[in-house]
Amino acid sequence: MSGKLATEYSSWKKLQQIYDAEHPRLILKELFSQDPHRFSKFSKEYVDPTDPNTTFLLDYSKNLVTQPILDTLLSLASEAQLETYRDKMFAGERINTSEDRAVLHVALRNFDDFKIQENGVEEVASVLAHMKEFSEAIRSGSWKGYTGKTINTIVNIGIGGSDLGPVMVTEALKPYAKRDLTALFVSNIDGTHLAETLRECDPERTLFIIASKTFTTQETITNAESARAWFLSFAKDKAHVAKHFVALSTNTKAVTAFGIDEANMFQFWDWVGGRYSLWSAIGLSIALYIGYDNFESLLKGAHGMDKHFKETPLESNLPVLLAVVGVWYNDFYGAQTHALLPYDQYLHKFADYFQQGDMESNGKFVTKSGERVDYQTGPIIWGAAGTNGQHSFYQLVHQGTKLIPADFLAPATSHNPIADSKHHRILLSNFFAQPEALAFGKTEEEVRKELGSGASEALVKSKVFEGNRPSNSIMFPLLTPRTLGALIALYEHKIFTQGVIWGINSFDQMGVELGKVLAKNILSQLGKPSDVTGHDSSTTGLIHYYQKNRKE
Ligand SMILES: O=P(O)(O)OC[C@H]1O[C@@H](O)[C@@H](O)[C@@H](O)[C@@H]1O
Repeated sequence: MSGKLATEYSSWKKLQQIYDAEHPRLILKELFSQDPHRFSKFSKEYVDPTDPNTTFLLDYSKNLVTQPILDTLLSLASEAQLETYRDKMFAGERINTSEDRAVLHVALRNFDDFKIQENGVEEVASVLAHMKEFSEAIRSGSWKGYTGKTINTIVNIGIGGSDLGPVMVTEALKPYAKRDLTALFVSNIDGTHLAETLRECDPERTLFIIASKTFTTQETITNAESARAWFLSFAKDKAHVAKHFVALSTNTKAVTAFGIDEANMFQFWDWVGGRYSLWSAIGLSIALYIGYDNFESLLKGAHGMDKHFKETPLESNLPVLLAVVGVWYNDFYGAQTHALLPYDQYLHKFADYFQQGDMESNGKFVTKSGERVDYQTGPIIWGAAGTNGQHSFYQLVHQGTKLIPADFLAPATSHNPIADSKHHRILLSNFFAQPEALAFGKTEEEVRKELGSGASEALVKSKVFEGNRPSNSIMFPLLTPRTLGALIALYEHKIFTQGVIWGINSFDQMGVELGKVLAKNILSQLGKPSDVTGHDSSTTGLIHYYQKNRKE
């Protein structure tokens, strides 16, 4: 890192001046009427550099930007040395400085294209081969459980990055799934999550996948131990564990200590961050559910985006464009959040996934060199699948007092064209209408005309849409494994770019530690009221209430 605060860059200062002088005049309605070519200037079709059939359209014309603003935002990225840091990442340099680690999820989907040097990179292909062999054995039925039956249910036990990616992708790529194999996920330490999941499992036909990079995460290890106890209450003999438990981890010692055979362990490496790990062995549940070839297509789609990010000039680089426009709202307009709104039921976990991807990466108040930032960093990420959100929170997005930049995503073709694609046409009409309504609104004059002369002033005012609310739209032909890979990598590199601009380390997660330590201490004090020491009166009072009211 240059060690600079983002506010010290000359382009940041220039952006502040532009914002102060121009933002009242940045009106989407006017920008569009002044320039009939605005859409063609501010939209780009992505064509995967490794596969011309993988494409999508990014329309960023409904943003509160002009070409000079965009140019200045791109200068900001250059001034922050984005290209240098991008190249450092691909070269395997230890850009995760606080943990002294390389950041190489790109190496997991590289297929020998970029030359990347780091311990473990040479093992990627053999782990993929192991995943292929194992997933084929399960899917074909040649792998048998302890009573000789085939596996019909897989249960991934993991949390955070060892859960969210597999959950999101298995949901997104359901049309490619082997429907006689059920994929279930247990993440929460709440015993309800495991208990309710086990109710759906037949111990003779269930495979447990214990997914944990560190293999020390309290939730995952506790859930795994209870799942093993449940399994052994039927199977009786510990020797049967080998047929029903596999592990995905970097920690061989802890995996074998748990009782899982090293042969049933799928390795990855410390240069794979948890929230960037679905491309690694952590994706085993994906490979099992949709088949290895589809999993490989997912990786290849991400690789295409890696190549685009690495080789495309900043002004045409899609993750960079998304990133800098996001910085414009986050740091100059004061937007607090960013909504991800996929108009595709299969993507209903997309926002959940990027809540971790973005917020754990960029939710930081110190720079890499340890200075407190004097500007906003990562936005709050949220969202839901359309059209459900429209009947819930869109009221505030349209007429609330907050600016909520949003990304709308949709496929041109549905995997489920029921009723002659009537559903899909209705869905898409909403996908087109919402960004239009947000951008252009409805004037008081239009409302008056519509309501006629007898309407009260209050009613008129309540029906006005001020508009000028920005969004990006992303449209792709069909949600395929390859397209999904490209879209996930698009957002990963957006997050990377923003992190570089803000000067933070997007690849550690110190903020999750304090709560873990306090919980461990409290766990040891839950026995009796006199054990509860060292807390404020609120925390003590809460624990005492629990101790008085529990029935165990
Ligand atoms: O994969 P393991 O090691 O169990 O970690 C699971 C999750 O733990 C959390 O505390 C975070 O640090 C996440 O980044 C991580 O994905």
